[in-house]
Amino acid sequence: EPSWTRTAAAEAESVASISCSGHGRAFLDGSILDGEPVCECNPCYGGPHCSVFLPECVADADSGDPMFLEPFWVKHAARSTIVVPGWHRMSYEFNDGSLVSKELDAQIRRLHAAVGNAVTDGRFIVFGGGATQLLHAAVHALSATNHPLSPSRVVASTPYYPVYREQTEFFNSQDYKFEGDTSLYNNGRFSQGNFVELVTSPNNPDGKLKKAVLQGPSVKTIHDLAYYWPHYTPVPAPADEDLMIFTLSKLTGHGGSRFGWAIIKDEAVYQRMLTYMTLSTYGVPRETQLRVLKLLKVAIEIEGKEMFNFGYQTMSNRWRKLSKTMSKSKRFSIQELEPQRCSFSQKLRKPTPAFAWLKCEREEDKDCNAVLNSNNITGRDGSLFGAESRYVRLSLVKSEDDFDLLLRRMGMLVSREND
Ligand SMILES: C=C(NCc1c(COP(=O)(O)O)cnc(C)c1O)C(=O)O
Repeated sequence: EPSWTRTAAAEAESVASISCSGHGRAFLDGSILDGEPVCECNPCYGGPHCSVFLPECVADADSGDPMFLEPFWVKHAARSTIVVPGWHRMSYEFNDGSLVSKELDAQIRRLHAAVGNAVTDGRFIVFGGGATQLLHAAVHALSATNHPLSPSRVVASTPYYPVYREQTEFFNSQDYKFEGDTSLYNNGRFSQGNFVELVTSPNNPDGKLKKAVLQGPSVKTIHDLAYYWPHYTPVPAPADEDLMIFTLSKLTGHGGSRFGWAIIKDEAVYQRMLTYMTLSTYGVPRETQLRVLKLLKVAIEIEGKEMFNFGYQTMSNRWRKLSKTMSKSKRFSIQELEPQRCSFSQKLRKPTPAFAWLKCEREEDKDCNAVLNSNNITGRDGSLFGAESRYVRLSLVKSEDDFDLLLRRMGMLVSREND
């Protein structure tokens, strides 16, 4: 019988059949040339089919754009593809008047139970447009009840994810102010006033598992657990904090889907975050929630939880290769992280973090990114993280092409150290 999805399926298969030489991809919404969507090439590849390597191209290790998981989704195309009818959930609300899919809420709880990386029983869950939106929703929610003369002092331990400072300063509210590094406050001095401490574990940029530094009745914490997955770290135990934020970006690699979730203990904080979501975007798009449900089913229902094995194997291989290259260097060093018992894999595992936190050891190399730029590499300057420019963050989560080029260029730089 006539099937109304046949055209959609044919369009998806047709664009997927455009090869781009394995160094790019064509998309249904890509620009059209000669009636076909064009190949969008990985950095440093060009030509109509991405078959031409551009030798002088910069190895860009700046962004934590998690493309390393794309091959997994290409392999599982049949299980991870959805068809979105033109009439799919047009209403502003679900039948119960809410803005969240109850099925997706349940699937997220099943995900954390399967991985064992977070407690969700008795907790509330809010969806957001990425962890980025939820971070601000959380700072707002934890500061909304402050006395006007006692704004929240938002702090994080150096080195910290730059968006914490940039976002808090951008929204510029009388309820909170970004006050920098926790070390300024954790020995009792200036410890009066309300504090909101942002704790990132594993940390961006250095991959360390971290705990809150400040204690006390006027301290509230936001645990940003974007990287608390087996791809990047051993999972010693389920996180059990007052407010935990996760993102699809670092779990499945879908940074472009703009989906994150917060797990919240306190109902009043949950209600304030819900109000934030209602008044800022009126929830997360329904198409996104449908797609995320599909992706999270694949994440834990494929035998052996293959996505996590793919993620860990990829990051572990990249760390093995990078560590081998850097072990020959006296000019550069990268962070050393201790193995820990992982409750997910039931093994002792070394961390395989999303980023290398590279240090230029020579006294004169105060601008480490400039040293890398001299060999056509660029990372993210350490000063953006509240650290010195002697440090550079190198992204290890981009495509295989990106990582291969970064490794090759770092190898050349290290081999020339004694020239
Ligand atoms: C993409 C990068 N960071 C994403 C990120 C985010 C943002 O995740 P989104 O859900 O993609 O908005 C939140 N928290 C931490 C600690 C992060 O590292 C980056 O650092 O390059």
